[in-house]
Parts: sequence; C-alpha cells; structure tokens
Amino acid sequence: MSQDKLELIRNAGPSVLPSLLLCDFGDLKTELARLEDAGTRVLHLDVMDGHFVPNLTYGMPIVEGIRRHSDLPMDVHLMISDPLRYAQPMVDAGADLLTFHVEAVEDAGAVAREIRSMGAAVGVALNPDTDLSALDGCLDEVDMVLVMSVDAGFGGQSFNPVALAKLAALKQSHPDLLLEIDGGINLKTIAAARAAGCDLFVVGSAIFKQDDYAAAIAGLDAEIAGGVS
Ligand SMILES: O=C(CO)[C@H](O)[C@H](O)COP(=O)(O)O
Ligand SMILES: [Co+2]
Repeated sequence: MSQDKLELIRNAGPSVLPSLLLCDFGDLKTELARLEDAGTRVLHLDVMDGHFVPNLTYGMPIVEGIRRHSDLPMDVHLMISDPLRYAQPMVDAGADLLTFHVEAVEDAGAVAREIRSMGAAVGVALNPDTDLSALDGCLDEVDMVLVMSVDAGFGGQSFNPVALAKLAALKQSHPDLLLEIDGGINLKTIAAARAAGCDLFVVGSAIFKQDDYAAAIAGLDAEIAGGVS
C-alpha cells in the first residue's frame, strides 16, 4: 500500500508539503480540512525525541489521529536517536514514507532495508553540516533523500544554501531518487531549490503564519513552476 502512496507522491510532481509542526494541534481536524482544501497532496510530520534534537513533538497517537482524518500520503520525518525502535509502530500508525537521519545510525543501508521490509517507502535525511559522503552505501536502498536546509529541530529558522549544492549533486548522480528539502523554505528560497533539482518542498512557517493557506501554497507552487525550465 505504501509503495502505491510513493507512486502517488511521484506522480504528483513537484509538491509543497505542509509541515504540521506549527499547525493548531488543538483543532487538527479543521487544520487538515483547510490543508486539503488548499490543494495539499502530501503531509509532512515532524517527530522529535528531545534527544537526537533538543525539541520534543509527538509520536504514534498523533500520526494515527491524522491518518483517521486524512487519506493524504504521510511523509514522517523521524528526528530521533533510535529510528528502528519506532519504525514499525509508525508504519502501523499510517506512515507511508518514513525518513530517518543518517547521523542517528551506524549502518544507514541496513536501516533502510529494514524499514522497507515493514511496508513503507524509505527516506534518509542529512543535516547541513553532514557531507554527502555520509550517504555512501545507502542511496541504492532508499526512495528519497531529505536534504535539510536548517539544523533539524525547530521550525522558523533561516535557510542554509549549503543544501542547494547537495541537491544538485544528488540529482546528477541519482536522477531517479526523489529529492526533498526542509527548513526555511518560502517565496524567496523555493525557486532555487527547484532549480537545483528538488521534487518535494517542506514548508512550515511560510504556510502556517499566513491566514490563507490556499493563497500561501498557490504562491509557492507558482515559484516552483517558474524556477525550472
Ligand atoms: O523538520 C523540520 C525542523 O527540523 C520542519 O519540517 C521544518 O523546520 C519546517 O518549518 P519551517 O518551514 O518553518 O522551517
Ligand atoms: Co521536517
């Protein structure tokens, strides 16, 4: 089922993925309806453990609650020290694409294979200070690479352009991999990410700090469309 969702994500073309980190969790059902009405095709969920990153968010009950109120594919970004400990529960809760951080594990290829065996598509993430060479040996095992353009842990940080060169290099070396960027994406930064070969654009503040989500996403979509030949 999750491979079908991966195809849905691929077939959606370049897409804005709202990061629910900054949404109103007191009114999640309304937030999800507003995002769906605004044309959202994929949701991005940020799971933080207060250990791998100095921030704590939510776990399986929230992921499962979102699944009950939305059929959209869920891209779950695990910012946790022990991704395999929670991978199967996250898949059971409804994660379609499960992404772990390369900095958190010893053998990223083995972690990716194990997550895939659980029935989810798999992504690997790397922070701005982590060199692409850290992904050696695991790129053939993943469906997606998440290039962080801020240090994982908090929304609302400024875009780090080091992500652009990484995206361009990955696009050249692995043209079939899905590429995602996360952190500080807004109307000023999104076109450069698209031009570097990015497919999936995670956006938190630039949507949730606006009153009109549809207008915010439409503006970002327009920048994506203008950012590539
Ligand atoms: O993974 C994340 C933080 O670690 C979030 O997805 C990201 O920060 C989104 O928020 P913003 O668009 O405000 O940067
Ligand atoms: Co994220």
